[in-house]
Amino acid sequence: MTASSFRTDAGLVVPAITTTQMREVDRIAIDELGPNLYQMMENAGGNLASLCVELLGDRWPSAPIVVLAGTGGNGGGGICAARHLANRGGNVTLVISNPSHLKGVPADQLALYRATGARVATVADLDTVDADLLVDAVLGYSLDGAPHGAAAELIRWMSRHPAPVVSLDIPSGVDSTTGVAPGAHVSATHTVTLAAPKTGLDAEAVGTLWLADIGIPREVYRRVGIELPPALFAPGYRVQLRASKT
Ligand SMILES: NC(=O)C1=CN([C@@H]2O[C@H](COP(=O)(O)OP(=O)(O)OC[C@H]3O[C@@H](n4cnc5c(N)ncnc54)[C@H](OP(=O)(O)O)[C@@H]3O)[C@@H](O)[C@H]2O)[C@H](O)CC1
Ligand SMILES: [K+]
Repeated sequence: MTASSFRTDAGLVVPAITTTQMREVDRIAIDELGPNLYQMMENAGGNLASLCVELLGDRWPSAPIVVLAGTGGNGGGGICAARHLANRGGNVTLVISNPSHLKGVPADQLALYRATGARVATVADLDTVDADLLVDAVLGYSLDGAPHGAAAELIRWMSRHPAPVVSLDIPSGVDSTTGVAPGAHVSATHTVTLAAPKTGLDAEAVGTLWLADIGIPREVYRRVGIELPPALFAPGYRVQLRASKT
């Protein structure tokens, strides 16, 4: 299922964009106008962490949270969220699919996470780790075919686990343009998508959909031909979206 637009509780219509358009928004932000990737990832990670705290309610900060991260920007956003949760006294364990593949900004996010002293576990350790909440930051909009390797192992582990899952940007294994899952995929309880909703987010696997403001100025979207409602983030840095049944 794909959606051409989503709407907010205030009735604002938010256009949905394709992965190609999202990449172009990222490119213009990073190469031309800003914010840079560190700034966007910080806003993404802090926003994702705040939803986790809200979802745990009075079980925060003692309830165990497991953040499962991939090797790209999605993983980087998850590692950033893990650091924010650890900094706030949360009971966090981070598991990375292929730690040796981390480079650039995601690698810097891991170094910062390690400075909190919070736990890092391996994929092999997973069955020994308790979790009341799972954060799915394995694969984002650069999914390329059916998940394989450690990424697929993490997705399958989350699918078997009873704890609710919060997915970053898109449930891992779901194509953000088509909403189709070519192989194993996460069924999220909540999805926090970044910057603008993607056409593939009108899918059962998404659960409750939230749009996070990651600080991108409207001119960046305009250069890709996207007009977001000016009051979109007036209620806060994260707003709930529903698929428009138009
Ligand atoms: N402005 C924004 O929207 C921001 C988005 N952010 C997040 O970044 C991701 C996109 O990041 P990107 O690095 O392009 O890609 P992913 O994180 O989605 O995936 C990258 C790696 O995943 C591996 N991969 C891809 N397909 C498969 C597969 N079928 N099976 C297994 N593994 C797969 C691959 O890793 P390798 O190690 O194999 O190379 C890819 O390299 C976006 O979704 C947002 O979440 C930023 O965090 C902030 C700004
Ligand atoms: K994800």
